[in-house]
Amino acid sequence: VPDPSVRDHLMQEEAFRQVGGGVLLTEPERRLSERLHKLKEQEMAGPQFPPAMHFFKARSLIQQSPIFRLLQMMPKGAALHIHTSSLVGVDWLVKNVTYRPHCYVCFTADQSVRFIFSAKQPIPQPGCSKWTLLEALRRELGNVTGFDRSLMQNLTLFTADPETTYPSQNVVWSKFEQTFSAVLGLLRHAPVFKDYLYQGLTQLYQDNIIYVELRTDLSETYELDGSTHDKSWCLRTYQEVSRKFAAQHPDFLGARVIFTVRRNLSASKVREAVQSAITLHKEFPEVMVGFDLVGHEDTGRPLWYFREALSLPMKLGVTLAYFFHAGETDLEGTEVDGNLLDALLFNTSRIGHGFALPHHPVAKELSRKMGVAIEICPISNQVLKLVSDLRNHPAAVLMSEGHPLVISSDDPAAFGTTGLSYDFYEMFVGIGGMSSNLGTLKELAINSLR
Ligand SMILES: O=c1[nH]cnc2c1ncn2[C@@H]1O[C@H](CO)[C@@H](O)[C@H]1O
Repeated sequence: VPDPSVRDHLMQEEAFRQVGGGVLLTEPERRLSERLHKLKEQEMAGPQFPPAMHFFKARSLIQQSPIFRLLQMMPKGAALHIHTSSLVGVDWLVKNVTYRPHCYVCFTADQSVRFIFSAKQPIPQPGCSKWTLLEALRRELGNVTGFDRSLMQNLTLFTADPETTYPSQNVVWSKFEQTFSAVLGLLRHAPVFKDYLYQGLTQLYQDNIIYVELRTDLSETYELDGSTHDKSWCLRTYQEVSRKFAAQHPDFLGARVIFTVRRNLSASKVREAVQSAITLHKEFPEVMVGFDLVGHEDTGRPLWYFREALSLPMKLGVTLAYFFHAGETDLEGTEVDGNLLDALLFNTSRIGHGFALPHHPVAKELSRKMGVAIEICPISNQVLKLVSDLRNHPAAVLMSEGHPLVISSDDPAAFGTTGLSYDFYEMFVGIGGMSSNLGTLKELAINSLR
C-alpha cells in the first residue's frame, strides 16, 4: 500500500494544478465557488450537456444556464484575440447599417452578397449581379423580415444544422471567408467603421471586459464619393474611438491593434507588410501593438517561409512584437507543424490557439519556460476545426502544466456570440470539467491583464 501521507500530498498537488493553481479565494468567493460547483453538477446531470455539443446547437441551452448568467456578470479582464471584421453581431449590421441611405447590394453566383455605399450608381463588380439600392429593393419586397434574415445568414456561419452544412474544414473555411468578403463593403465605409468600432466596444463593455486587442489588416476605408483613407487614417480612428469610449466609460482601459496579413501571400508581400508594420508602430506606438499572420493555417504557408521578412525588425534594430496564430492545426505531417516552434523562436508575445501544442513537446516546453500566454478560443475550435465535444480539449492539459492561458472569442459575429461569456462558459464547464473552480476563472481573467 502506498504511503498515505505521500499519496495525500501528491493528490493535493494534482488537484492544485488541475485548476490552474495559484489564485487564493476570499471567504465570499469560496462560497460562490461552491454554488458554482453545485450548478455545474446539475448541468452535467441534465439530459443535454452543452459543451459536448456543437456550439450552434448548444447556444440556446447555454443562454438558459444560471452559470452563464453569473459568468456574464463576472469581470473577465481583457479580450486578446478578436478579429475586427467579425467583432459586431450581424443583427446590428443588417438592422442598423444596411438601413442607412445609399447602401447598395449585389448577389454573387455562389449565393453570397456584396455591399457598397455610394452617392451614385456604383460600377458593376465582376461576378456579381447589378447593384441595387437596398432602400428601393426593400420597398418592392413583400417579406422584408425574411429578406433581412437571409442577409444575416450571409454574414455569419451560425446555423441550426452545422454538421450537414459544414461537413469539412475546407467547406467551413470557404463559407467563413465569404462572410468576411460580404461584411467588408459595409465595414469599410468610413462613417460605418467608426460606429462599428464604438458598437463593438460597447458590446464588450456590457459583458464586463475592460480592454481589447483587435486583429485587423487595416484595409482602406471609403467615403460616399469613392475617395479612400489609408492605414494611418484607420489607426487614427481606432485611437480616437477608443479614447472617446474610455472617456465615456472611465473604467474601460481602451482598444489596441495587432496588424495582420494573410498567410497565403507571397514572401515579398509579407516583407512589405512587416515594413509597414514597423512604420505604423513608430507612428502610432500607443495603439498599434504588433504583427500577426492569419487565414487557414493548415493550407497556408508556414512561418518559416517568411523567415526573412520576420527577421527584418531584428536586422534593423527595431522592436516589433509578434502575436502569431500557431498550432491552430492538429498534427498535420506537413511544414505547418513547425509554426509553433518558429513562432517561439521569433519571440512571439502570445500564441493564437496553440491547439496542437501537446503534439510538440519541445515547443511546448519552450513556451512554458518563456511564459508565453496561449489564447484559447474554444468556440472557434468547435466551428472551424469541427471539434464538437470540448471535454478532451488540449487546454485542460496546458492549464495543468502551468501554461498561462487566456480565453477569447476569435470571431464573435461569425460564431453567433458576443463578449467572452460564451467562451468562458465552454472553458469553465466543458474544458475545465468538475475540477475547475472560481479560482480558475479568476486566474484566467488576471492572466489577460498581466
Ligand atoms: O481563427 C482564425 N484563424 C486564422 N485566421 C482567422 C481566424 N479567424 C479569422 N481569421 C482571418 O482573419 C481575417 C479577417 O481579419 C479573415 O479573412 C480570416 O482569414
